[in-house]
Amino acid sequence: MAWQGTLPLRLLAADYGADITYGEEIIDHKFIKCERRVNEYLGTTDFVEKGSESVVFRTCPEERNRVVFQIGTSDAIRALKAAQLVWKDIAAIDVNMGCPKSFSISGGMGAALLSKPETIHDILTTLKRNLDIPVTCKIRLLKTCPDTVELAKRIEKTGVSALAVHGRRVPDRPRDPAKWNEIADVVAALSIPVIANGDVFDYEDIQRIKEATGATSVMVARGALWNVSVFSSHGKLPWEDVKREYVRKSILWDNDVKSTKHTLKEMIMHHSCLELPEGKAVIKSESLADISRLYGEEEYFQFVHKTRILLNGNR
Ligand SMILES: Cc1cc2nc3c(=O)[nH]c(=O)nc-3n(C[C@H](O)[C@H](O)[C@H](O)COP(=O)(O)O)c2cc1C
Repeated sequence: MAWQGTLPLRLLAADYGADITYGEEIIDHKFIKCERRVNEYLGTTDFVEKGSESVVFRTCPEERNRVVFQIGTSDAIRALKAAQLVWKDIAAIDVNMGCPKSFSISGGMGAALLSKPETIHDILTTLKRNLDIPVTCKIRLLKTCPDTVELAKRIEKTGVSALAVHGRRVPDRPRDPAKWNEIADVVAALSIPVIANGDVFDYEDIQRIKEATGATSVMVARGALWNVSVFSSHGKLPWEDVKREYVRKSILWDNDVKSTKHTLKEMIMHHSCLELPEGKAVIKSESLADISRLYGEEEYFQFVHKTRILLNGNR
């Protein structure tokens, strides 16, 4: 998820039981301007925008076998160029064909691809031919169910390893119920694994959507953002506890403070209110040091920094 699907939330999701985690969608134009750097200080592999020092994608060996790098693209060659930078550090690459946002559509990316089967074919076969890792893609429902099934079959023929289906159409709002029955039609028509997505908010919903659709795998988005312990078979933990764990992981992996703030804001908006003092303080925070003070984690913040200096020398 954009802004939120960075390393701390992915690792936390895995701690709670997620088998596979997706990075936020990264646009190929941006990614091809990055260089790969091994960050020995943190124990991560960073993809850093040349000239700006901004970390566009951070991963670590711990998630190497389960992280899916999601790309936004409208062009096979550019997508391949971007994928070639990162494929050795990830488990799979996914092409986002479901994003309805105007920046995606106007760039011919995301849901704009749904009406361009030739471009889809070009992108997926190019990635598939040239990479030694699984290639997948994520779509939304088309106007009619037969249209969705036809497109899904064309996608299957490109040789992708799995297809994620978000059970909403492009104009649908997040509050509109996801159409699990239309995902079921795609599952019935394909032989490759279909990943069902939409309206999974509790651990029990995972089984419900599997039974309703016949899908082998399930993708959770907002449910994970609001309480990432949704993946735990023991039931959800209190969100305040999960939030604290998330803050600690953000500190540990030196997450971009903007990403940490976005994620905390989403949690607070869902469980509480941004207008209350906590929400206002998160909005005002400018650094992870501010966030650690806000959540009473200064000692942990200091400990992490001192330990890094001890292990790596004072850089
Ligand atoms: C804040 C936010 C960011 C998202 N970013 C992405 C993204 O980067 N890539 C993507 O494929 N979908 C993205 N989505 C869509 C979700 O992956 C998912 O398809 C949608 O929210 C439906 O699933 P849900 O009902 O479990 O939330 C995002 C959704 C939200 C709420």
